[in-house]
Amino acid sequence: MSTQSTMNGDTAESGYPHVPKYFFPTQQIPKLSCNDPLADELISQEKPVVLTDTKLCESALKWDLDYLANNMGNERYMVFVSQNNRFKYYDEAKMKQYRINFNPPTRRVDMTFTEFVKKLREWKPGDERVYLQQGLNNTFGRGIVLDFLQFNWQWLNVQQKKHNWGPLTSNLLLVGMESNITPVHYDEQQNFFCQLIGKKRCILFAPEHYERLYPHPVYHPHDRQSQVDFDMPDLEKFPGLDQLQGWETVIGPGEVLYIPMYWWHHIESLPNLGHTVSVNFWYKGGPTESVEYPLKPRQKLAIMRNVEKMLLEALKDPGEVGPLLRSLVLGRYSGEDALKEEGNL
Ligand SMILES: O=C(O)CCC(=O)C(=O)O
Ligand SMILES: [Fe+2]
Repeated sequence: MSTQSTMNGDTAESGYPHVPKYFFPTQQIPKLSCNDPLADELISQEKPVVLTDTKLCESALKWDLDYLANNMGNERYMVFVSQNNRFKYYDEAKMKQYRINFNPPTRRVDMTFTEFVKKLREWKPGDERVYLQQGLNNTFGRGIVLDFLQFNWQWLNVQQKKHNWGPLTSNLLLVGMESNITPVHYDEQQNFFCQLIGKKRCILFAPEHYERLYPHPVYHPHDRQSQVDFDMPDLEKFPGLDQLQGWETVIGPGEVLYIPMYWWHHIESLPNLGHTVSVNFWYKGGPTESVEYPLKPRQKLAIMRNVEKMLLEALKDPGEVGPLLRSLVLGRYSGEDALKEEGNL
């Protein structure tokens, strides 16, 4: 699965063999000690940074497949099954809520960890791929719970206070096969993304790139996911892709990537390096800061989401949202000179 660099050319080299090349340029995300004042500054400014020495999940660096199989317990966990190496998230509730034509790109199959490991170990080209994505909870075995209690909560609590974040909402455990890809999307939470086993390449885009990544409408099961396929970018349909610029890094065991709220991210387990295990820490954003103008791109993004949601609530039918927005804008706000003519700009 290789892709050509089709635009702009200078895609940053990841330095790893067989890693797909995409069509946009990237810069490296800085890797810093958590004691470096610059790291704090970046987090305060909601910019991504890789922290190399937080010791956040030291007790979980031993969470390989055998350890997890022996310690997770016998519950069934959420596993996504895909015909290819892409695992594009979809919201099951939105799928039921609006009866729109939607073919889920993956299937969710709940299985025991032992069943999952068997599928992963016996996988051969042509087979369906699997990706376990399960929130940590108290049904997990005692060994896992004890490791969890030893996470560096002190450091986390200091961060949460310092950056004025809301509460921790969940920890997602991700166990994936090499080459699995989570396509580009954004989340509405702050994320300390902690790598435990194997390596992941993470490509991020600032919220300023909202329009250039063409998110699905908010009512759609793929809400918060980009419509753009990085392997086959359609420049005619999505002309803004031309201006896309990203940040990237490869993280390994013990490293923590801060993924700021509303930052787009694409995450791939590196090819040929075995399976990966990660755990994230999702925090609610802080209370709305005093509003200063001009608004930040991520504040505008939140406004756009709200307008879309309100329209849908009022109209009830997702099919009516687009036409209403078009008649609101076309010939009124669509011409570049619409406001200039009135002498307002
Ligand atoms: O690691 C992955 O595949 C996806 C993780 C992710 O999107 C997240 O933690 O928000
Ligand atoms: Fe995410």
